[in-house]
Amino acid sequence: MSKKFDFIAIGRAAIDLNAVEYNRPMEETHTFSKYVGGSPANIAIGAAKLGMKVGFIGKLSEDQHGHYIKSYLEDSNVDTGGVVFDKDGHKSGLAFTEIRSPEECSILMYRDEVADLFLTPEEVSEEYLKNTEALVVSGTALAQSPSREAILKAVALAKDNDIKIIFELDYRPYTWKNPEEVAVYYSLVARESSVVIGTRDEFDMMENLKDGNDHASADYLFNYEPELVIIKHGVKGSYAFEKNGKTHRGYAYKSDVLKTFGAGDSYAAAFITALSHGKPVDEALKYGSASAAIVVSKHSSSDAMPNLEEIEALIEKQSESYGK
Ligand SMILES: Nc1ncnc2c1ncn2[C@@H]1O[C@H](COP(=O)(O)OP(=O)(O)O)[C@@H](O)[C@H]1O
Ligand SMILES: O=C(O)C[C@@H](O)[C@H](O)C(=O)COP(=O)(O)O
Repeated sequence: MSKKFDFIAIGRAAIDLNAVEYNRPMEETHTFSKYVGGSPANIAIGAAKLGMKVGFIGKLSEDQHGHYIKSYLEDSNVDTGGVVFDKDGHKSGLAFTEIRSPEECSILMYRDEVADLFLTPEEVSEEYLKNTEALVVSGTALAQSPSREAILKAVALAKDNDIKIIFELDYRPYTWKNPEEVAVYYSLVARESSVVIGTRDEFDMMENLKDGNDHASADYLFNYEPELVIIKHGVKGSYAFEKNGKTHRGYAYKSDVLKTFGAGDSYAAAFITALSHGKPVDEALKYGSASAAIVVSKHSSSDAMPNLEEIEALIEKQSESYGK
């Protein structure tokens, strides 16, 4: 019998405040639009829009922002059975985005003492996790205790219950103390995961080196649990390495780019969905890339997530020029 959820995502759900005025620095931006944000929340919302059955585990502020995030997740068909509210006054994170040009974007994070990093191990329920085929772990949730321990508990429960772990490295510098800690905790979880997804820079953080090699990173992880390693290179595309030795290249689709953020989350949402629908890895890379190409042309990361028809139409439309 199939389980209630295709995957449960664990980590932060927060607020994005995206610059309404483009092509200017933050100092000259006066208006921002509010969206739900946070990489694992974006991935959950994107996959739910593609028809996946998705749940969420995370901690929100007990205030208007937290209530807004919870209802937006619910309206997006993401189950919030694993969501709790912070009783100690910690606030949900804010991410202000700056769009200087389509290529030059940055994010200013307000994440001091942020509610999502106060998720405790007691708040991760085995009963809830047992309902899922897979667990999507966001690396940022390993940055601080008690969230770190909550994630390690979820990972251990996933192992006990035969739940596949998909690790999205999702490195955000703001909340980490030093690179050594990143390398320790990223390696620990990556070794236990079936699928590891990240940018080249994020794999370098995990390996605590500079300018690492994709093949070497994948081969190292294949000594442990991983069966599939995805390494992303921005507009240059991405590579998928399978434990059986196969390598696939994913290419970016042409897009009328508005901003760069949101690419990774939309890519992960569609890639995971395609794999879960039984598509071969090279096809799944197309779904991920097409989804990202759509989201970078739009204003938000969560609200802008495409549906299956939009993704498939783009793949079809650019089939001749793909990879050229
Ligand atoms: N400017 C762009 N135009 C079209 N697709 C893009 C663009 N930037 C990224 N992508 C797609 O999104 C994927 C993930 O982007 P990347 O920047 O590597 O990840 P992240 O957003 O996590 O840093 C890429 O592999 C590519 O397919
Ligand atoms: O992850 C966050 O906390 C911020 C996101 O909500 C924001 O939309 C973003 O940066 C997404 O970018 P991506 O990780 O490159 O997809």
